[in-house]
Amino acid sequence: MNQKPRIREPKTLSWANITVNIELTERKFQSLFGIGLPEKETTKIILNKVTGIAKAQSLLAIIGSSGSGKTTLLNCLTNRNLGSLKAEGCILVNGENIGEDLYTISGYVQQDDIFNGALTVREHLWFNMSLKKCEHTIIGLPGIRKGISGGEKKRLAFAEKLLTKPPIMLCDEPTSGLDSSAACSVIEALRNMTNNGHTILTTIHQPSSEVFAMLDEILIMANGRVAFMGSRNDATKFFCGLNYQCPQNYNTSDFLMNTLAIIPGEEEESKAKILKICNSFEESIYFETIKSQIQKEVKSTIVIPVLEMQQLSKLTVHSKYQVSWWIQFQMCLWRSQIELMHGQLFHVKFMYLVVRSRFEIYSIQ
Ligand SMILES: Nc1ncnc2c1ncn2[C@@H]1O[C@H](COP(=O)(O)OP(=O)(O)OP(=O)(O)O)[C@@H](O)[C@H]1O
Repeated sequence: MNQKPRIREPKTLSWANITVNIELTERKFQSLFGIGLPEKETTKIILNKVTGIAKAQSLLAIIGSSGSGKTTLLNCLTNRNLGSLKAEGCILVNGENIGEDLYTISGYVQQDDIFNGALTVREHLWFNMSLKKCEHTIIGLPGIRKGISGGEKKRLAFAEKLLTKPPIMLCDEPTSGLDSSAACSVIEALRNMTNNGHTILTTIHQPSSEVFAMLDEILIMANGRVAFMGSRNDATKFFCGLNYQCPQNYNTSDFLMNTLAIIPGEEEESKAKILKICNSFEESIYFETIKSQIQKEVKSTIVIPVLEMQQLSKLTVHSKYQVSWWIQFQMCLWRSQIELMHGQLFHVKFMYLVVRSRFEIYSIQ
């Protein structure tokens, strides 16, 4: 971890008109058994023409209330976990549509990045490569075996992804479940990564005032649309211009989240308010700036809105591992052995194997 390899070619990630839908089937009528009744197909729009840019060697924080579409946006940008969602839009790296090659240049730390709780940190990382930090501590299993802390787990997830030195890193909710100081140290770590050439996109559900003060560029999502994108100071100016002035001594991010929240019982009014704010943003100078930044990146003379729509969900998913199946098999075998050795019931399992083997030998004789 002391070594800080620089990324040789920093990358700017930009996206335009990302739209995601899902077809839902609803029964028209309710019945006791629900059989043979006509069904109604409805389309739910999850992301609606989302456009933005994460500049090379910078940290972009995507904030928004629960269900606003943050994770879906990251999934689209990495073409992962889309399942039955229909996604379209345009994704560019340094102004070029690189399609499936995005896998090779990006790392995605997901919200529930899964660790094998029975391994030590060293073994876990050696599974990918090797690393030194807290190397002999067991990672742990929540409620079963105490291991490294939540903050350390999050940093380990980054460290694992960083081993392959991806120029673009996407992190989903890296600060969730952490106290304010641990959350700040995670954001500080992400900012440091930008100094080494990484371009970082991270979602943050509801940043504390300390975390919010550390963010330079923010993208605020609301009900599947972009409510604002730009600097923190410009966000305050934009919302003030719409008569949403944050009271003094109030956390700005809380104020913005409350302004854009869908309040239970007032769904229609809340959605109408969000619609107005998002439309105002699309007509603002801030959105013009974003569009011209993307346009500057584009290598051709084609203007963004007429760039060919890329059917994201049709891309084939490549194996994320860059080694042959034989190496993968050996590594999995090694991991299973270690798991067995570290497992709490190792002695029981071992005795069972010995007894069973002896029993089988006797029965053959
Ligand atoms: N596969 C799916 N099928 C149906 N609805 C979906 C699907 N994926 C996402 N959604 C809906 O899309 C909306 C956005 O979800 P998403 O997970 O992107 O929100 P989020 O902003 O990341 O929320 P959180 O902060 O709670 O993680 C939610 O209303 C969610 O229920």
